[in-house]
Amino acid sequence: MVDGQLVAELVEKYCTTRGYRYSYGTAGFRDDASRLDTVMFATGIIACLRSIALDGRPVGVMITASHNPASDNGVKIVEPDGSMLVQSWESTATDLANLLSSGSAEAIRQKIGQLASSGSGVRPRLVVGRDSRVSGPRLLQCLLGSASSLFQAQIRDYGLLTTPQLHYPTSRSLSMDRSVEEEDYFVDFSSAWNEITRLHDVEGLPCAGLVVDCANGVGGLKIHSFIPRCRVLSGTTTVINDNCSDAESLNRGCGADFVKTNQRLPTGIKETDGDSRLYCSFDGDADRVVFYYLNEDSKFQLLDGDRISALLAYFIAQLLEQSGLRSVLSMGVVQTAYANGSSTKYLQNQLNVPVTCAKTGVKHLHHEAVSNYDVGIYFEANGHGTVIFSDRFHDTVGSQTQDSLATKTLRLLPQLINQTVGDAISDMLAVLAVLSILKWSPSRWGKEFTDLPNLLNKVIVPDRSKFIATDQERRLTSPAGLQEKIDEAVSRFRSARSFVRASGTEDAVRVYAEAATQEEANELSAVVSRLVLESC
Ligand SMILES: CC(=O)N[C@H]1[C@@H](OP(=O)(O)O)O[C@H](CO)[C@@H](O)[C@@H]1O
Ligand SMILES: [Mg+2]
Repeated sequence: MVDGQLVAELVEKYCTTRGYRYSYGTAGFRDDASRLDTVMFATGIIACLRSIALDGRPVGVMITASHNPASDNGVKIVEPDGSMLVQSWESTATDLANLLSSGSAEAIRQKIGQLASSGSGVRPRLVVGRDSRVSGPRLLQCLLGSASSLFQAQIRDYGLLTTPQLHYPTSRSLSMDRSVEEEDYFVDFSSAWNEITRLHDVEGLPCAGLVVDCANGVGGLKIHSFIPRCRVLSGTTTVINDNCSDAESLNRGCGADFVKTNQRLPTGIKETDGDSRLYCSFDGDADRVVFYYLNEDSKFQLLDGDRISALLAYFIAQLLEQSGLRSVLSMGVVQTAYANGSSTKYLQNQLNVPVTCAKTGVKHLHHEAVSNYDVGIYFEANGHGTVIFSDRFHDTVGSQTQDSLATKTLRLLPQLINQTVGDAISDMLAVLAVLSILKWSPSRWGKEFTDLPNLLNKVIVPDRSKFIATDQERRLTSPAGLQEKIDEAVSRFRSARSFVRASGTEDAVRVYAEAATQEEANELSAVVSRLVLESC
């Protein structure tokens, strides 16, 4: 029985944002931090109910707004196996947040009573972490306001963590006979790195050094604890933009999103630095990474998520071939519509690897990868992704009698590459290991294919919910007639493709255009953006 008086008091205290509409979107709830207290209170309830529905297994809650500005924040719920909250619960989360926002005390009391009664007897368990945003501690209190006071949940607060670090204890808590510590994460991934590089006698990187841009986010804090444990890297790595105590500098002029969107170097690196180092940028919560280098003319060259997919597919296909398993185990790549057309062609035509297109948001890519392949490689173009190895992969590779270098390497890869979620640190290690083993310089990696020139534009419209997409978000069904006009525009450009979809994380419509030349891509983007505005 839920105490109506207590509910009323808690709602009064914690749900101060009223009359605002929330939506559990591509990456959970995300908004200006000042508007999130109600959502955090709702999330405490939903996370507890999810844990109760799963017999008290630990559910993760990560407080972050990733690459968004420092004044934003957000929250996402993680399943006990480390994957994202099951989609069927997203609408429950949205409905509850909006009910709390409505402020109607009796309806709230009834709803919470109804939801809470379903789990009588089971004590929920939560695993909580947050990025470096200043609003994090305050929002955590709103979460605890419902999780502790209403559900007496057992809560392990890990404090500052990267998003993938939060997924780690969430998914390991049950399989360990002791509590999972942050140290376990560091030990696991650094050991895998040390083992695979020793196996291949790697004594140096195939470039003059590594520079890691941490977006002034929580990754900056963690990388300093991590790199000293890694052979080869400890002497060759420079960390920049690692000041996560300067709240305002988070993602400002730096980080994976800035580098990918603006196609330029972050603050702290100058083109005149021109050298043969490899650079990479994490985003604010260190779950995505993009790489880049300066070519012989000191010009910026991006190696994004499509390139990471291509590199890993090339390498793993080679290992499967060498182990005689290429026809035994299935391997495929999952991309979104934002993948550069050249990368799709390269994978299909050069590497003979099947490619599937999924809707934007890693939860969709993850699902496709797990459902379709023994080795499912997925990356969004912006650098968010990982490689998932199936049980069949583990059984088959584990039972190989001949213990070749390729087979040993295949066994180590699932330890090096985070198996629950995209992870900037783990993905960085995977890329560095592959480049080192292949002895590929950054420019050699970049030569595998040439990107089609492209442009990603944002258009602000009065109501983005009018833009309804189908076919993995490559075509619009609404507003009526707009898709036909886009098709007509695309047909006027060479090697062109363009699509429009409403963003799930920002109040905007995104327009993607690619074509044979940058001028044509820019022009196509302008034409389609105009069509979008005209349709409103
Ligand atoms: C084009 C693009 O980069 N979209 C991003 C962005 O989603 P939107 O729904 O497009 O706003 O944020 C998501 C969450 O971080 C990320 O998964 C996705 O790739
Ligand atoms: Mg992120």
